[in-house]
Amino acid sequence: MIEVNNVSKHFPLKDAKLVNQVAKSDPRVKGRHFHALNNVSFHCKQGEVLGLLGANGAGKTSMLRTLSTALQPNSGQVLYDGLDAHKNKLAIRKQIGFLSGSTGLYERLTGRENLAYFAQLFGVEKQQFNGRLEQLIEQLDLAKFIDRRFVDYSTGMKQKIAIARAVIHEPKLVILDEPTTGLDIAASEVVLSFIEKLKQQGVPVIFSTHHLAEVERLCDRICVIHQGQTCFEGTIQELTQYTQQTILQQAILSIMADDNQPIASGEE
Ligand SMILES: Nc1ncnc2c1ncn2[C@@H]1O[C@H](COP(=O)(O)OP(=O)(O)OP(=O)(O)O)[C@@H](O)[C@H]1O
Repeated sequence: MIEVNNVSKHFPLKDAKLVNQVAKSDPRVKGRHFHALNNVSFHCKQGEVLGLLGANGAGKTSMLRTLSTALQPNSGQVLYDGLDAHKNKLAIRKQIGFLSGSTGLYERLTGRENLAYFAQLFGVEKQQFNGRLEQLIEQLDLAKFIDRRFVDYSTGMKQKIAIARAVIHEPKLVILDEPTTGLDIAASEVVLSFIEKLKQQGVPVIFSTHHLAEVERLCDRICVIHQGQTCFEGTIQELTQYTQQTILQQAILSIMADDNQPIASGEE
């Protein structure tokens, strides 16, 4: 069970001129800080897929980076089975697979060499790595290019290897930041099917996306973030009931348009 409880994160704004400019148009500027996350809460149970939704700049990446422990929140907590993630970073990082916007992979190495390197960093035994690699080659359709150098890969190939890297150590939680952005239909399908397989295996997945078809296909729960705040958490059905909109897109647009509404939760 992953619990995000009232997480807030602010960044210093160094350029005074910029502070004045941004402050006029964005209520998240307070003093010389930009409050990217403000009391964000949601949870994700074992085997669930949770979709993090919100407009550009809403705070999704900041939230996922906080979940992965790459960012330290200013207040609030992220709990993994009751354990405070930011007080137990080393232990928690071993249990998380995180796909961020930047792949962090080595261009001069092949896909296989990259995966072997990161498996070693995670302490995966050689024999276990070989088995895991075979599994990922099949599930992510890596066979045709795994032995080519990363620098020569297409966007889709890079993303598949980046996802393989994120899960090479068989993490207990997978966090994916916009996993299908920039991918063609075939590569997107491979990635979405892979998320479905993780779900079948009972591995919780938290991912951000702008594609509502992905949300409808994969997500048990959604969390909608608007200007750094949770404006809804629950199932799609609960969202459509709450907003009285039958179409997901309209339900999300309506909830993001209403700045004054209270934080909604579909929780029983
Ligand atoms: N290190 C930082 N310093 C200052 N501001 C930051 C920093 N990181 C993020 N922000 C700001 O926080 C806000 C939220 O950014 P974030 O990347 O989390 O949004 P997002 O929802 O992932 O957007 P997108 O859908 O465009 O990827 C943005 O306005 C961004 O400029």
